[in-house]
Amino acid sequence: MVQLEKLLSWAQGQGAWLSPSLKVTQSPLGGLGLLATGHLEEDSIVLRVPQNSTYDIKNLLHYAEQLKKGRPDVSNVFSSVLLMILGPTETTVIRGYVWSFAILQSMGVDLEPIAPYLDVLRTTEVLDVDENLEVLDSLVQWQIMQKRRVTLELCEMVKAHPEFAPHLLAETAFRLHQAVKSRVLEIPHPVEDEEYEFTTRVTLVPLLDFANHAQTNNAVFDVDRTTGDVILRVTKPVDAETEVCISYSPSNDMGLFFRTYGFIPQHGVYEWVLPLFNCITNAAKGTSGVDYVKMAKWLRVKPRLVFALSEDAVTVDLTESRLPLLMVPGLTYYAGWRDEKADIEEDEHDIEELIFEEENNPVILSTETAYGVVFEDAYVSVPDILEQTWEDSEHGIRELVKLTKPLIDMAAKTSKEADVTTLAASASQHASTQLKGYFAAKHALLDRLLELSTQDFVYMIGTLT
Ligand SMILES: C[S@@+](CC[C@H](N)C(=O)[O-])C[C@H]1O[C@@H](n2cnc3c(N)ncnc32)[C@H](O)[C@@H]1O
Repeated sequence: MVQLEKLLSWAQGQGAWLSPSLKVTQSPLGGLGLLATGHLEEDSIVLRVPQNSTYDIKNLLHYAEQLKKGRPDVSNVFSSVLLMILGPTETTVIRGYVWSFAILQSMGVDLEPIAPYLDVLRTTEVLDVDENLEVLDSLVQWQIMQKRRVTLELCEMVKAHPEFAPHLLAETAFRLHQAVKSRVLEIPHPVEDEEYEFTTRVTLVPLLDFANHAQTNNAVFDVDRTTGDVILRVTKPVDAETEVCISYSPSNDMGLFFRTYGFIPQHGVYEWVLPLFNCITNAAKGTSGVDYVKMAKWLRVKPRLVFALSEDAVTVDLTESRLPLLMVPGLTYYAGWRDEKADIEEDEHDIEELIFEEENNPVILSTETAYGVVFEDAYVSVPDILEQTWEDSEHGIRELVKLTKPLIDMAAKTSKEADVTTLAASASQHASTQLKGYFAAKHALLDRLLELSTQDFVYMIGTLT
């Protein structure tokens, strides 16, 4: 746990200003957050951090140059660590500086001006994983790959510089990597002499980085053009006892969010990729061995769901996923389309391309006719499919949605069962606390989803257009 008082007085010493109507405190969203203690007017500025107290690459380079003066040992740490970064990006270079600071601090170098902030990074909660875990959850799988990559980077560094080994353990290295990733912001910088143009720099902004994410945010960060300070500005009136949140990203792709920031937001509208799509769809439709992944491509159905998570409900929006189309009775995948070139309207070259895309395209094929899908022995036209199957289309849609419910239930149950296996496998690992937290959040979501009755479910979904 970070020593908050110490951190706040350090930040003030660095010239930062926090409105007296705002405090850093425990947040129901996770860890610490910024809470309004009094009413905040729309457009008011509630936090300021001078630009030279933020950590972008330029400022870090400057700080490192000062530390290096007359100290070849310090210089050696920075150059060795920064040189070893695989595929450097602004974020990983910042992380390289942070690793260097951690090594230097452990070697006994005085890092007074940055030490309290290093403590924040060191104590940031991150989702750690056992690299050897066999796991179905695609986000945790991704996290394992990520950890392997970071560990490899550290190993290469330690191989070249064994003297660093005792000063940066693998666990700390990964924690710092994740902490930087989850806390950096893209801060805009005006382009000189251009009134409306700006560039962005990936930056760690102490204090401002206590702002949690909300899709319906009530504040934004910006740069004050007159002073250059990074500021937090409230965008609507905020009542006392309300958390002040920014939006880290407008995307509703849960995977993208997780990969970029390392967590799943508690509320908002997010997409969930259905696990074991083929196997679950076959089970839900009482078929066996039908290639629903390929059918989904032809029918332009994404094998994922859009959830709206609020404090007391989970709703599913099927209008975007078009998943119910797959539930039309009598549709099946038809592998023979490739041999019927004479019956197909596309030219030879386009057919070759379609065959390639059917195998390799992650989601969608683009012809009007779904050649890989047949209904009563005839090829299916995507725009006509509902009319061909259901006379009264609104009724038809509702029926399809009802048929989709078991598929969603099975996907939720399968996903949970697979996670239980993962948790059992990782039970003895010290790293399982955050993993448990991740699965607990995911299961709360899946449980709430499973509780919905078909009636409510159909009502909530509305119509498919
Ligand atoms: C920039 S930090 C925000 C401050 C952080 N809560 C702390 O304790 O220092 C980002 C981290 O806060 C948490 N977080 C932020 N917004 C969240 C949200 N909407 N839902 C869940 N966790 C959130 C996540 O753990 C994320 O990695």
